[in-house]
Amino acid sequence: MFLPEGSQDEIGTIVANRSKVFETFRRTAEQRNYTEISTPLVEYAETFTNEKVGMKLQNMLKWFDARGQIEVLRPDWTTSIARALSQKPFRQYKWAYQGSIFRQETPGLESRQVGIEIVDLPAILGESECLFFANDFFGRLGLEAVMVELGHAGIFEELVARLELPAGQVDRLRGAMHDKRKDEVYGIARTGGNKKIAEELAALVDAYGPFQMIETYLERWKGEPELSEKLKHIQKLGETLFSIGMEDVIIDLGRVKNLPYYTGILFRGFLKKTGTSCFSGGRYDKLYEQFNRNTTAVGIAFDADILAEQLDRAGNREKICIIANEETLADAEKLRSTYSSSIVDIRFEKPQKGEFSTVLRFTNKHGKWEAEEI
Ligand SMILES: N[C@@H](Cc1c[nH]c[nH+]1)C(=O)O
Repeated sequence: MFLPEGSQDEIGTIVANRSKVFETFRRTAEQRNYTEISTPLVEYAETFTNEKVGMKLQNMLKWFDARGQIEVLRPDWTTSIARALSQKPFRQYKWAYQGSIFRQETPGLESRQVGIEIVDLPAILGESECLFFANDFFGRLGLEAVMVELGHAGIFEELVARLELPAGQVDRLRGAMHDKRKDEVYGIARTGGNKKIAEELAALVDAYGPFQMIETYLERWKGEPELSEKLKHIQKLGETLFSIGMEDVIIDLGRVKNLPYYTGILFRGFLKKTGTSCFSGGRYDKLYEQFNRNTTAVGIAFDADILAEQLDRAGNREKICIIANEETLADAEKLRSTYSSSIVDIRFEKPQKGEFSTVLRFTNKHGKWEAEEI
């Protein structure tokens, strides 16, 4: 009644766990030499809808400002950071951010991300860093069961460019590929005038799974330097991950870009238990061209809401209640400081059963107040 559909208040554990995700993220970023960046929540729609970015206005939360310009609630961090970094010359390469994004298709409209963007570093260094960061961050959060999926936006785009398809059909084909609807992929691709490429695209629908599958495709695309080069790139990155003990790596060679700006490697993370996606990112070297900057750029955004849901209840620590009165309030506060790693609450009344693991009460013994467990 008082909130728009989808918006919600939250209390307790979920809020605490999200703060833990934010804090852990900041610590990870700081120790890996990132600089924090924040951009405004309200931006011009044009920043996201222009030709180089290509995001769809219909998916944004928007309104007109007094001069008739369309403003939006930030739908994407990567693009607004590119805008911000292009306005001044910076010497830093590694940027970290945390906060909300708003997309019409997101349930509740708002979702919270923590993420990194790496600008101007050699490709394999930036890409490995994104995934090393993920590994480090998950380790600190105590989340180990995460599967990394590698793909490459250029594989699908390279094959599609060899067909003669109008832009609208390419979008439809990308959608069918994304949903792994093989017959539809073949059907649309077949109208592009090249049966072999249509078959190749249809086969890509099934080209996901164990990392070793890359060998099969290297063999299959032996005479295709553009495609082989992309496979070798995925292979190199995967092997770097294996070398630091990240073993849960799979590939999806039929993966298509989920945001229009991706140009190269794509990564996603899935929780092994539920299959839920918990991070997404990739290379987007062309995004900075709109600001006349020729650079390399890669990044990754973690879904802070999903990660927060995975953490243990914040109340796993010992909970102590000290029952005091007006006279013993100061003593109770001093006593609290001796339990620095527990959750300690002071009450005047006895708490409900089960609320605390330990309850202490001050009693007056021969004129002296002493705390005793009850
Ligand atoms: N901005 C992307 C993630 C990303 C960060 N850097 C590159 N990609 C997203 O919201 O999915």
